[in-house]
Amino acid sequence: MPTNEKERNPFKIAQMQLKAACDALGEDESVYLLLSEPERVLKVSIPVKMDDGSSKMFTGYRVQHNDAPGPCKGGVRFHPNVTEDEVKALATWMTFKCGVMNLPYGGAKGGVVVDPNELSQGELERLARGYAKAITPIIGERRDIPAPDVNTNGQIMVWMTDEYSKLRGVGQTLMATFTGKPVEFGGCHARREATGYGVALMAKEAVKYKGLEMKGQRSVVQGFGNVGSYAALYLEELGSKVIAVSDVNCCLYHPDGLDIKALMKHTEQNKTIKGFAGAAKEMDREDVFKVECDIFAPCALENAITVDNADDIKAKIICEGANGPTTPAAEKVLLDKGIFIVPDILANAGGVTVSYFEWVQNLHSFYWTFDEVQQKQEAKMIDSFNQIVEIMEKGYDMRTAAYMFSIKRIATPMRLRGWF
Ligand SMILES: NC(=O)C1=CN([C@@H]2O[C@H](COP(=O)(O)OP(=O)(O)OC[C@H]3O[C@@H](n4cnc5c(N)ncnc54)[C@H](OP(=O)(O)O)[C@@H]3O)[C@@H](O)[C@H]2O)C=CC1
Ligand SMILES: O=C(O)CCC(=O)C(=O)O
Repeated sequence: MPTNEKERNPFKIAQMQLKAACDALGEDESVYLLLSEPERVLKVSIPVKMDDGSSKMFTGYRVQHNDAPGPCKGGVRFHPNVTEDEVKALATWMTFKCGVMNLPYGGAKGGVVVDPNELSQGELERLARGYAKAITPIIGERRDIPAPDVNTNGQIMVWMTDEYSKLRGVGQTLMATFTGKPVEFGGCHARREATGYGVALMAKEAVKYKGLEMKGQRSVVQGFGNVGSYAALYLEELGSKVIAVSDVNCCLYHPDGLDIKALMKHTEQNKTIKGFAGAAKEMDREDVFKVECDIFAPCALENAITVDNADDIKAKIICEGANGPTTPAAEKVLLDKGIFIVPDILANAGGVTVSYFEWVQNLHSFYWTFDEVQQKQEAKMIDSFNQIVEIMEKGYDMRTAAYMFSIKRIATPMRLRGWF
């Protein structure tokens, strides 16, 4: 099947996924109409003073997709390939992700077109503060709560909180406006681990659903950033062998399983998995799709699995840590091969779920332990998994089932508010 541009535009893909679920539900046409476009798209220009004395202008976005269930929620991405359509797609997926987890939020997402590797620490801080300032008019603990995503982290959330508090706090620190902060600064235990932990948990539930056990399963993880590294760590902890992982530079393979803790240490020091002494083979990064395995977890970016490589994947289960890693045409190939796909809006929902816990704790200034957080995350994710599987068993693929489950939670407040 040929690939085409439409299939790879993430926003068009998000609209297609929504349409399929609305049709399956027989929903009022207004529901699709209201959910197929974001409520608000803010485009900003951010001036940054560079270390050499020159000035540069960066483009950023904050997209608020829907706020019917509650304030908007979603991360901020710093990446050179950020586009308006990408941020619109990511914001749309956030609405349905929050619905899947029954969180009192709608969806949002932000992005800045930048390669942060090209900035000094000072330039990065000024960019983060400039972005926070630019989106200040539309965010807030009861309006829209940003968080980390690709190439952003706890430190960046602290700078943004500090900047926002200066502009809006009048002498107070407004802790609940950004989540994903370090534990030492209003953050929540287990948030850093949360998305990857959730990916591993969902893989384990899928394994169980297939009547198998985690022990002995062979996992492969594409991407070794926040999500991929913790997904690999917990896949290992839950009993599987992680036989391959990749990043932008290469793919590492070991048939007996890689030592993920050691690999995380290596990556912290070297900023890449390349050169890790504990691998049996270092291969091209695209080889990650060809490694025979039981669980494949794409944890990098959108459109990783396309019709060009879908046939190479020989896994029983795909658990989507990244947002939008599978194109619709590739998904058809995978489903035809009988692969069980845990969709992104469920598989990677651990991050926003623990962000919600952080927000709740910030609003009450009362903090939970690491174990308390993980137990609450696990209970919520397993509950959603089971409810979505029930819908799937009525004859739908799991992604459509997850959307069907979620749409009801968003359509009801829209209906009650009289939006249609
Ligand atoms: N952070 C979070 O809490 C959440 C993130 N997500 C999604 O998970 C995905 C990853 O996010 P996150 O881990 O935070 O981002 P990070 O920036 O921490 O990590 C991204 C990783 O992907 C790697 N990568 C990029 N392109 C490729 C490629 N072509 N092949 C292999 N590896 C690649 C990067 O490699 P390198 O470092 O070498 O550049 C890096 O290891 C994104 O889709 C994000 O939207 C979803 C839910 C929550
Ligand atoms: O933690 C959050 O609020 C959002 C995380 C996120 O951006 C995502 O789930 O894609």
